[in-house]
Amino acid sequence: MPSPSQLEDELFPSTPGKFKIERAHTMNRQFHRCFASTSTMFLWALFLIALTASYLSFQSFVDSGSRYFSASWGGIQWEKQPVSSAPTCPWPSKNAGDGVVGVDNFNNYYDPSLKKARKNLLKGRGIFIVEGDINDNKLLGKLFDTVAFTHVMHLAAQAGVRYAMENPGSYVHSNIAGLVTLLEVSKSANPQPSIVWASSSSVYGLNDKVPFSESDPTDQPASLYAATKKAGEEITHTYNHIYGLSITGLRFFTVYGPWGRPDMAYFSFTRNILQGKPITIYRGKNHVDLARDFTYIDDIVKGCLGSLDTSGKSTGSGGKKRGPAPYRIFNLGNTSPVTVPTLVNILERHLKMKAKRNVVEMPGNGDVPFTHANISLARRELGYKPTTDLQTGLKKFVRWYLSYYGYNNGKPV
Ligand SMILES: O=C(O)[C@H]1O[C@H](OP(=O)(O)OP(=O)(O)OC[C@H]2O[C@@H](n3ccc(=O)[nH]c3=O)[C@H](O)[C@@H]2O)[C@H](O)[C@@H](O)[C@@H]1O
Repeated sequence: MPSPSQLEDELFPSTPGKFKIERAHTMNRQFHRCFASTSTMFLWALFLIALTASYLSFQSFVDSGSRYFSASWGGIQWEKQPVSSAPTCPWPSKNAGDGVVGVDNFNNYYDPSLKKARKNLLKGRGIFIVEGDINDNKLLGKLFDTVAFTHVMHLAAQAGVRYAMENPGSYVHSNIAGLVTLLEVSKSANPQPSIVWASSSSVYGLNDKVPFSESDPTDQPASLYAATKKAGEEITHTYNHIYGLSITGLRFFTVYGPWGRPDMAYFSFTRNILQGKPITIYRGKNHVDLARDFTYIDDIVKGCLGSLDTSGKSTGSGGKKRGPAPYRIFNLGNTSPVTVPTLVNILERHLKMKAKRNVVEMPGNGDVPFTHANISLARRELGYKPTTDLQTGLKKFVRWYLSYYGYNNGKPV
């Protein structure tokens, strides 16, 4: 007989396996709006994105996983938690704040202890995070039965551009199957929530017209990750068209900051520099540096709040469309691309340490040479106005990193 863990490995081969610290639970969050002001979210980094929204989900990949993973939810006592996390409150009212419930699968794509630390921060603010999966339609249905969510902020995804070559199935599972499960539950809910969700700047792929505008073609994705995000834009369109779901897709541009993702370059470079390990810097053809429109988390959070506040209502009920509903797509970038070597220079300055640079030609791994957002549409419709440059944002990130991982004067304490 296989052990439960062997069984799980056979059943769920798409499980990301970078960290073996904990079992590979799927990761979602859903939030009913519960926010007093943007400033209260400041130091919460990527996790903040979740807080800004009514209902949010992160990555997932275990289909019908409820048999194995859902034992931790259900029952009268359990139901009190989402209800008290998302109490009925006036909306839209930024002063009153809104209730939030999160869903997170705490999978091991990157260190789950960082995810647990974020969860604990939220718990301290009275926010309940369910350990569960967006592919688990029973769990999602139960949450909607328990709380009448008005908004869903869907950030659940298998993220990362290059990891798609290692584990393609996890992208299909989270970014396509998980998205469809969430939309199915949302379209059947009464009232239907408005959906705001995370697309990606990577949908612009090999587009070389700069800056990237929402009306530019997005039919040349360079990675499977980008292709699944592009598919998400099409899939959400059909749910808008058929069922009257209000949809807002946000194309995030390389989001960074405190509490961010350790798989991203700014984070892993910081770790390696502090540990005296080399970093690999990719360079484009003809020795051209790669560049990204790095966008600070607090600016993104404001864009998410603006999206929720202007999302407009879904029109359907009982799974039937009653009229046209909004379908919107926005770039959320910083509008000032910075090269990767410049990013490293800034980190060196803040860390007061030199990086051991290993510069190699960009492998054919799904990367694109540069990104650059045109944000006119978001500025006009959402009041979106990024205010943090990379120098300032990385300073805040480094301060957080040193404190979170326990460094003093560049040395572990
Ligand atoms: O905004 C986006 O659309 C995407 O931004 C990031 O993707 P990426 O821009 O590739 O961010 P990083 O993985 O942090 O890479 C940033 C830059 O550093 C470079 N890099 C990365 C890793 C490395 O070891 N060396 C290196 O030079 C990459 O080529 C890229 O130019 C996120 O990882 C995606 O989830 C997100 O969808």
